Amino acid sequence: MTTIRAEKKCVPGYDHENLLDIKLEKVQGNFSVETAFISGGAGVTALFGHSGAGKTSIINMIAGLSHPDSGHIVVNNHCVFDAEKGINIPPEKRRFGYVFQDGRLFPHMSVHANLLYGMKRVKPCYRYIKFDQVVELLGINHLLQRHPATLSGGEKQRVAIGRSLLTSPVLMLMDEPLASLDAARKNEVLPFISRLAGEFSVPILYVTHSIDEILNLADTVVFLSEGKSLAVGGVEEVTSRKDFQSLACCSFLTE
Ligand SMILES: Nc1ncnc2c1ncn2[C@@H]1O[C@H](COP(=O)(O)OP(=O)(O)OP(=O)(O)O)[C@@H](O)[C@H]1O
Repeated sequence: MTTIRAEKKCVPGYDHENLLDIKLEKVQGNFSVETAFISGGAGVTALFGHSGAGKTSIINMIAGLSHPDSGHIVVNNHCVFDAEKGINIPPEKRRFGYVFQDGRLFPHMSVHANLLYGMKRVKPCYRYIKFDQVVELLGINHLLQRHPATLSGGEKQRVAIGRSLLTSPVLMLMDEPLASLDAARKNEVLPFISRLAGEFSVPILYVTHSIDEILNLADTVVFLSEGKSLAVGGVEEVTSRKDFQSLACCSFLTE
């Protein structure tokens, strides 16, 4: 399997040559993941592919929620998984934030308590993101005393992003965080996501099958098909490929 490499882009404090060095092989039922890419990873790296291309399988392996058969996962020169070397850091020790499609807030806790939940579990020496900064960036100050059941879909996702960010992650993983929102709510949340990578310098690996989200958010695109990474590079470079365009055209029809 050949590893494909994206051009580098700088993030202060990070090794931008190899911010994300991913090689994964896994057979699950009739489906095989065989992907290998290296990305500077600064800003938002979008994992793009049609439904069933293997996006969630890949992000779950990176998060440590499922186990690759072989390969390695290296983030900012820190290896969290290497099958050959027997390295497999458990998910809670990888220091990756994960935002799911449906937010998964704790329903019995206020927004304030949800936000503090992850933060309290991080050693103070690792905390580089402050509560007030996150609340301001996401515009959720007026929601702090409310409970998730009283929030709109867009508000829930902003709180879910805040909760994840407050764990001061070295990488944010987002699996179609806008998929459950209508167009108006998507447009409400999108600008917050694009500000995250810039204001906190936290790299984001963002799963999507939406061309709009790629054009609005992505700095780098990893183009997947049938479990394989076909291309990695800047938005213009990848979206101008013929195979990407024929797939994106079909995605428009199914969105
Ligand atoms: N645990 C599993 N066992 C067997 N097959 C699986 C398992 N998990 C996923 N698959 C299969 O792997 C393929 C890729 O699934 P995956 O959810 O990673 O795709 P995806 O690109 O995220 O799709 P979507 O955009 O629809 O969420 C699918 O064919 C799915 O049925």
